[in-house]
Amino acid sequence: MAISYDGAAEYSRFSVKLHIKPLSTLERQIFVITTSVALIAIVLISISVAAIFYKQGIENAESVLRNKNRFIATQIQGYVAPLRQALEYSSSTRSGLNHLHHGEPETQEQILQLFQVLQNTIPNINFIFAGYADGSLLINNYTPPNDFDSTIRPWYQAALKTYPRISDGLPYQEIKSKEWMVSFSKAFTDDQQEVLGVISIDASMDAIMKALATQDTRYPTIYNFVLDQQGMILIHADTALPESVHQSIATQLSSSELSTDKLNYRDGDKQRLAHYHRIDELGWIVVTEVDIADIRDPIIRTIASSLVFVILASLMTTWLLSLGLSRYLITPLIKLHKRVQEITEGKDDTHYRFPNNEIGMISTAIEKLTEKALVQKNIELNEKNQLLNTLSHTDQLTSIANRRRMLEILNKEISRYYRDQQPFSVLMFDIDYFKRINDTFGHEAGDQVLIQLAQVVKNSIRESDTLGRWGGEEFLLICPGTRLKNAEQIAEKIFTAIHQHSFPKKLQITISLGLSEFTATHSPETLLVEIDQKMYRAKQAGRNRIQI
Ligand SMILES: Nc1nc2c(ncn2[C@@H]2O[C@H](COP(=O)(O)OP(=O)(O)OP(=O)(O)O)[C@@H](O)[C@H]2O)c(=O)[nH]1
Repeated sequence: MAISYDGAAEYSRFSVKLHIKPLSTLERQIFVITTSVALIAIVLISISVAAIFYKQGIENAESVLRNKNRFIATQIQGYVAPLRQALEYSSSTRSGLNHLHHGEPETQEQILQLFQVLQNTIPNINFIFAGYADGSLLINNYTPPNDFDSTIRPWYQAALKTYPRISDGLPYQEIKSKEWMVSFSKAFTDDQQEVLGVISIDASMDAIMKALATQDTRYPTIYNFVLDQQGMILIHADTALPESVHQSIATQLSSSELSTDKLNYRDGDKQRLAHYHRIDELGWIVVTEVDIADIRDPIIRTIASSLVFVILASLMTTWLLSLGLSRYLITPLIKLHKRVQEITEGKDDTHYRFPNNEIGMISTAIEKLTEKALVQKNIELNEKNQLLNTLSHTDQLTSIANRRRMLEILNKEISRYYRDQQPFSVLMFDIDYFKRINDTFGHEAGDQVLIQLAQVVKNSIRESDTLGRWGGEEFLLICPGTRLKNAEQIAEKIFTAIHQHSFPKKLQITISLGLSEFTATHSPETLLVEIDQKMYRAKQAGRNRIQI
């Protein structure tokens, strides 16, 4: 992205230009593959993570609920255990009390003393008292009214109902102090199993209320309460519980014999999860319930944040993967493509560094291969050019220089003449009666004569001299650094060589030759015309001769 400041127009105006590099085909394909893989991975991971989190979250919440419920039940049991022991003890013969004689002052004193001791030992006891079948009441620091009748009191009735067990814990509110109390009572009999009376203990429910009121920071809707065997709410913290709660719990509890279990029920528009623990000796059922939304919402929040993290991590991975692949795979390939293009276009100025991996190795190999192929092509081209050059300057039949080449050499020698003042001479000769040879022995034989004559002449001249075929049976010889006199000698040498050579069909070959030394008065054309005329004169003069 490039940000440019358009200061000339307005100080406050900025123009932002986005330069997004178009993706290459390979980059697009890799991006599509990695993104698809990432998306599939995200979906699969999301489902798994969500399932694991949800299961674990529900299990955790259930375990919290179960432990809390058990803890409260244990606290209640621990609280009432000494009270119950005190009841058992004081109503049994182990106490040494003889309740048959409860009317006698001495026995009354013994009973009240024991009550006092128990009250002192167990501070939770608010009141401990005994009621007798005759309606009398024995209690410390209290004088009952004259018309008081123990046998009609609820605690007395409750004990009779559950005899020989201790009565179920009976909560009630103290009229004066408004304090919540719980009452336990136990009936005792004489030897004939006749009920003699009931001992009852009243204790403050403060500790139980406190245990029930414990909250949990993780699950704010956790609520504890105590039900009786019929599913009626006995004790709960100060908030009112709707009737529907115990109705639905009661239905489920009556169908379960388990001492502890979980419950699921609806409370209006809310779904609740609960754990219960039966305390049989008290006839109580401790219930700990929670609003399921209280469990589900944090789990869903955790799942959502985990998913956001997973999605971000996956997209980050995809991005990094694309970046890595781009750097080590695509970019070298794009560079290689560019490099090969450059090489084939003949540009060789850019050099790329390829990565140190298989792609890099392939890239280097391809680059070398392309270069090698190009070098090879250049060599072949040079060879062909050379061949073309040779062919364009060579006479095909005799393999000596052709007319074009001879003209080039002539011009070169003329230049050298003017530049270095180097003399040179030119000789032109023509085979005598060559037509006859063709006519008599055929064209093939004529060709052989031309080939052999070219060789014979070539062998008798210097390396620096150039022999060329001027056309038909005419030859031209250019001799650099040669004055006319020397040229004459060369001509004679040629004559001797031709004369000595045995041509096919025992042919006696002769030539007519004209020669000149180049002078400043000559042009290439006038020189050639001059020699041609000399050669013509030699022919005219009877052939087989040199015309100077
Ligand atoms: N075999 C062969 N014959 C050629 C070639 N080029 C030209 N000729 C022949 O050379 C002959 C030249 O004939 P003329 O120009 O009449 O000359 P001449 O027969 O040599 O007679 P003078 O030059 O007057 O002695 C012609 O018959 C051409 O066809 C060639 O490459 N091969």
